[in-house]
Amino acid sequence: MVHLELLYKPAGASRSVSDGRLVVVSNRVAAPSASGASGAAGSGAGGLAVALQAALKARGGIWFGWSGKVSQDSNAPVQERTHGSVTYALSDLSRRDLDEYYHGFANRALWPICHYRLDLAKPSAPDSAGYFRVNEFFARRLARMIRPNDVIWVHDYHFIPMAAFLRQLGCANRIGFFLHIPWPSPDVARALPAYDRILRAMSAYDVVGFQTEGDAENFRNCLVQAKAGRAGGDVWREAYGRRFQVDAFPISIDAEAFAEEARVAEKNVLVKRMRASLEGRPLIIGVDRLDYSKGIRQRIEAFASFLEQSPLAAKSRVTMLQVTPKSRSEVPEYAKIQREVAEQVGIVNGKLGDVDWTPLRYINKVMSQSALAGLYRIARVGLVTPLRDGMNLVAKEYVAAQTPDDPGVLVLSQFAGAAQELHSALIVNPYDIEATGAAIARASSMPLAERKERWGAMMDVLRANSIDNWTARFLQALGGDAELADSAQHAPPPLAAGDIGEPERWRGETPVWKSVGH
Ligand SMILES: O=P(O)(O)OC[C@H]1O[C@H](O[C@H]2O[C@H](CO)[C@@H](O)[C@H](O)[C@H]2O)[C@H](O)[C@@H](O)[C@@H]1O
Ligand SMILES: O=c1ccn([C@@H]2O[C@H](COP(=O)(O)OP(=O)(O)O)[C@@H](O)[C@H]2O)c(=O)[nH]1
Repeated sequence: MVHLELLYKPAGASRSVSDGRLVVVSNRVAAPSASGASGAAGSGAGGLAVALQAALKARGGIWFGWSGKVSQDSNAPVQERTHGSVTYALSDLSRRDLDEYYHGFANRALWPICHYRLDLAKPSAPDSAGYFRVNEFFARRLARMIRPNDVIWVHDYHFIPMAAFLRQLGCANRIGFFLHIPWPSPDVARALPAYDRILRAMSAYDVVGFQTEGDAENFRNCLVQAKAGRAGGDVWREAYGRRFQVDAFPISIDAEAFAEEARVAEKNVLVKRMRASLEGRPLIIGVDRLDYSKGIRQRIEAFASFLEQSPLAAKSRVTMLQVTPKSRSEVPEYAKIQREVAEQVGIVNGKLGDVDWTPLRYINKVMSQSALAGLYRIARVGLVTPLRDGMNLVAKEYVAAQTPDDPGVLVLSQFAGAAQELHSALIVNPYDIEATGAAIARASSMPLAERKERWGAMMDVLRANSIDNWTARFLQALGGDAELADSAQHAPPPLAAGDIGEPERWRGETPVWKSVGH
């Protein structure tokens, strides 16, 4: 295999890695529709999409990933669409690939284990094989598109082995990885199928980013326990023959823009309808994908406990709105939680409701960010009580959407990444139903001065770490000029055959780079 660096060593020592294009890789891609309208392939476009679009536009680049579609022909060419300086490059997946890679390994092994739900993990050999196969498939397609100075930023658990496969193809570019979900402690992480391959694969990046310092430290400890890594400073690690950075980069939102969205949304028709239907009753809001990690069942129990325990609740006929779009419905554990929550909502409303009062309004529709912003703003309490969550942007959005003169109160799980930053929320243990119910009661009757103080402190945090900061910090770590001088040293020889599995096919293969003639 020809080492890329030999072919593409920057001509001048002063040439910056940051001159290159940005290549973003993620399973979901917020690609504009053919007509040019902004959107996302199969998911709601939130602040993350906006931030990545902005970074891509600023330096030009590619957003690469799954099209959101299943196709009979898994060899259909990459669908490329260019808007200004950004090219969206999407690939369909076959039904089998999608089932093994996304529904299977990603969402029945990686997701539950990283969210500490070993009881829900369903590892399977075909799913593991499918996961690595699909990563290899995407890597080979991506390799044809990248140029030597490009900086590659891979997102999330779907694509952990991407850099390792790219390295095997001779790619010496700077490649960063950001994990949006938690990384568990070594005792739990060891339950991951293909654990050793996963650790090796993560070591093929130049920067490995996590949501919180706790996640980053867990990962560093995994390397130590696997006798794979040694510290080379606070954030530097050496493992499997490579030197790379392991750090926390807490994701955020554009709080000012979201606050403006919420102000404007007071006129949103849906928000007006909601407000009118409340007839002056206080509103509590929860917004989550229908996922067992979000603690929706425990939250509903806590709300019921609040209604039963608090004289204020019964008197004021508080209403809780739970906005819960269905998610990953083809995965059996998700189908189960969907049935369970629907049943639970019926039981609570049947028991506690009245002819003119439905305590819990439960909606499976996807709502626009604008409507959500308006709904957050009119809610006295925001309930964000996941059992485990990488960050939870809803917590941050709820805070940003509040009216400064009369803000609502955030009740936040200690197990959300956001709790590491939003200390002025009412922090709860979501497993403790009564305590969470009591926190809802406290939030509902909190005096204005305390609400303002808590809200102000949280807004300061959000202003200090905006989504643009997050993008800039990660990209600086990945390709900042300060790193440039020794970037060649960071570009290691490709991992040895066997490190990532099924290496035979790579041996002696003409590097894809040569054939595209950059
Ligand atoms: O793509 P889906 O399978 O439909 O799932 C939606 C996304 O869920 C996860 O979100 C995570 O990222 C958020 C932003 O960093 C974070 O706040 C949250 O805690 C995480 O759960 C998943 O990680 C994404 O890849 C999915 O697209
Ligand atoms: O009907 C909905 C429900 C949620 N969201 C958005 O989806 C994101 C959820 O992100 P979060 O980090 O809270 O959790 P995730 O679903 O990524 O695990 C937030 O930006 C929400 O505003 C949305 O646009 N419409």
